[in-house]
Amino acid sequence: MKVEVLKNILMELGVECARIIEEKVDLQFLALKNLYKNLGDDELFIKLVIANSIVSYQLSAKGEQWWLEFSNYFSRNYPKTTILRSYSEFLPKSKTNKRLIPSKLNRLERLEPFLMNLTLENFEGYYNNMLKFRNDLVRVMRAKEDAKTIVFAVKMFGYASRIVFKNFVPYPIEIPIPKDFRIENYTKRFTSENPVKFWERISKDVGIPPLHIDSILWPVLGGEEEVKKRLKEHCEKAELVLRLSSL
Ligand SMILES: Nc1nc2[nH]c(O)nc2c(=O)[nH]1
Repeated sequence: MKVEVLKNILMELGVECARIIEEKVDLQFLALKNLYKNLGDDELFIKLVIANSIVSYQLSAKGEQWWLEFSNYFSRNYPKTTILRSYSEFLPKSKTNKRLIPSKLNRLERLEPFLMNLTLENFEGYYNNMLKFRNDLVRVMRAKEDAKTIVFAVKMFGYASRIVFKNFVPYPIEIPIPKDFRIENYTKRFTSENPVKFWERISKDVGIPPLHIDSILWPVLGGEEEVKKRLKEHCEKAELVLRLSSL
C-alpha cells in the first residue's frame, strides 16, 4: 500500500536526513544564511525572520523566491525604525508578495509589540522550548494552534536560531505540518483526510516531527532544478527523497 511505502521511506530517512535537506538543500535556509551574514545583528535577524513568516501566505511566486527577495531586500535596507514601517515600504514594492498588503501589515502591527520585548536571551529560551514559542505566538496573533503562518513561523524561527546559536534543536513532535498548497496537494495522493491529522499520525508512526517531515517533502515538491541538484550533491539518500516526491 502507498502509505506503507511512504512510511518505510520516511523511517529510512529519519531526522538526520531532514536536517541535511534543511541546511544544505532548502533554498529558504540559504536565503536566511545570506541575510544573517549581511545584516550583522543577531536579534534583529531573528525578529525579521519571524515577521516575514507571519506574512508568508497568498504569495505571488514560489516560497523560495519570496524568501530570496526578503533576504536581498533587508541585506540592502537595514530597518532604521520599526519592522512595521520597514514592511510598509517593502511590501508595496515586492514582486513575490503583492496580495492582501493591508491585512499583512495589520498582522505585523499585532506582532511587533511582542517582538519588541524579546532579547537574544529570550530567543535562546524559546529555541529550547519551541512549543512555548508557538503557544505565545498563538496568543499574540489570536490564531489557531495549527494555523499555517504560526507553525511555519516556528519552522523558520528554528532555522534562524540554528544559524545564530550554532546548534541543532529538533522540532517538537506536537507542532503540526504547515498546511500550504504543496503539502495539501501531495496529501491528496494518499488520503482525503485533513492533512494536519494525516501527517500527525504518520509522524508518530515513523518517529519524525511533522515540521521535519515538511522539510523533507516541501523543497523537492517545488520542482526547482537547483533543489534536485543540491539534493544529489549533499544527501546520500537523494534517490529515496525523489521516490517520495513521485509516489
Ligand atoms: N509547508 C510549507 N509551506 C511553506 N510556505 C513557504 O513559503 N515555505 C514553506 C515551507 O517550508 N513549508
